[in-house]
Amino acid sequence: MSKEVKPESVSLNPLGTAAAPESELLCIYGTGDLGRSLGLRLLQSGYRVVYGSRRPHSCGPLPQGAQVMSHAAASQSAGLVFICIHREHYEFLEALAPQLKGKVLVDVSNNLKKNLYPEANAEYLQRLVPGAHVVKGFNTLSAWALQNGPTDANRQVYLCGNSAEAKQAVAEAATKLGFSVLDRGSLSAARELEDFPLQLFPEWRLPLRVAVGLTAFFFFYVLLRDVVYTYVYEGKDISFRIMVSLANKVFPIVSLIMLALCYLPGVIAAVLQLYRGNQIQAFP
Ligand SMILES: NC(=O)C1=CN([C@@H]2O[C@H](COP(=O)(O)OP(=O)(O)OC[C@H]3O[C@@H](n4cnc5c(N)ncnc54)[C@H](OP(=O)(O)O)[C@@H]3O)[C@@H](O)[C@H]2O)C=CC1
Ligand SMILES: [Fe+3]
Repeated sequence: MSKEVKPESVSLNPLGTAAAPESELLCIYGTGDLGRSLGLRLLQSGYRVVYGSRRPHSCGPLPQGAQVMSHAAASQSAGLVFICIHREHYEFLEALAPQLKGKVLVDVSNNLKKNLYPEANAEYLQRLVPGAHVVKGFNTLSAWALQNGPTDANRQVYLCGNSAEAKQAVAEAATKLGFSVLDRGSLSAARELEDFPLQLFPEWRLPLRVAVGLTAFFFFYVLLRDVVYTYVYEGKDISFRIMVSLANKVFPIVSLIMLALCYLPGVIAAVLQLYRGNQIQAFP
C-alpha cells in the first residue's frame, strides 16, 4: 500500500485545519515509460509535476495532476529537470541551453551496450548544456520499480555529479520518494553508473563454458563406454539409449561437479581458516 507523504512543514490556520504550503514543482522532459512512472511517484510523494514534451497536446495519458507544456515553458519555473529521453535524442537540448542555465538536470539514461559512445551520456548532456548542473542518477531503477515504490531489492539510487548542491537537491527528492542515496562522486563516475544495468551476471561466460565443456566430455565418455563398447565387444546395438539413459547419466554428473566447484573452494577456505587464522585476520 502506498503511504501518503505530507509536505514537510504543515502549518495550522486559526480553524485548526492544515494549510499545506505550495509544494515544490519539478519538471520531467519526455512522456515515455520512465517519465510517466517517475511523475506518478513524484506526485504521490507530494511534488507538483510539469512535463516538457514535443507534443504537449497529444502525448497520451499522463499521471493525474501533472501539467504538460513545451520543453521551454515546462522548465521555466522548475529548478530540477529530469531528462527522461534516450541519449540519441539529446541534441535538441542544446538549443534550450539558455533556458536551462543554472538548473539541475538529472540524466537517467542507459545504453544498450557498453562503450557505445565515446563519452558517458551525462557528460554529453553537460557538454550540450554547459550552464546547467548535470547529475547522473536513477538509471539503475526500472520504470516498473519506480511505479511500485522501493522494495528491498530496489531501494538504492546512485548519484554522481560535479555540483554538491545539485546532488543534494536530487538526493532530497530521491529520499522523499523513499530511496536511499549512494553518492558515487563527480560526473566522471557517470560511465560506471551507466554500466551498472548492463552487469547482470557479469561473470557468466566461464561457468557456461565449464558446463558446456563438461557436458560434452561426459557425453562422449559415456557414449564410448556404454554404446560403442557394447557394440564392439558384445555386438549389441543400444544406440536407442543415447537420448534417455545417456542424458540421465551426463546431466547429474555435470550438475554434481558444478555444485562441487561452487562449494569446494569455500570448504577448503574454511578448513584453512580453522588452522591458519580467523575471520578477523587477513586470509593467508
Ligand atoms: N524504461 C525504463 O525502465 C528505464 C529507462 N531509463 C532511461 O530513461 C530514458 C527514457 O526511457 P523510456 O521512458 O523507457 O523511453 P520511451 O521511449 O518510453 O520515452 C522516451 C520519450 O522521449 C521523448 N522523445 C522521443 N524522441 C524524442 C526526440 N527526438 N526529441 C525529443 N524527445 C524525444 C518522447 O517524449 P515526448 O513525445 O513527450 O516528447 C518519449 O516519450 C532513456 O534514456 C532510458 O535509458 C532508465 C532506467 C529505466
Ligand atoms: Fe545453496
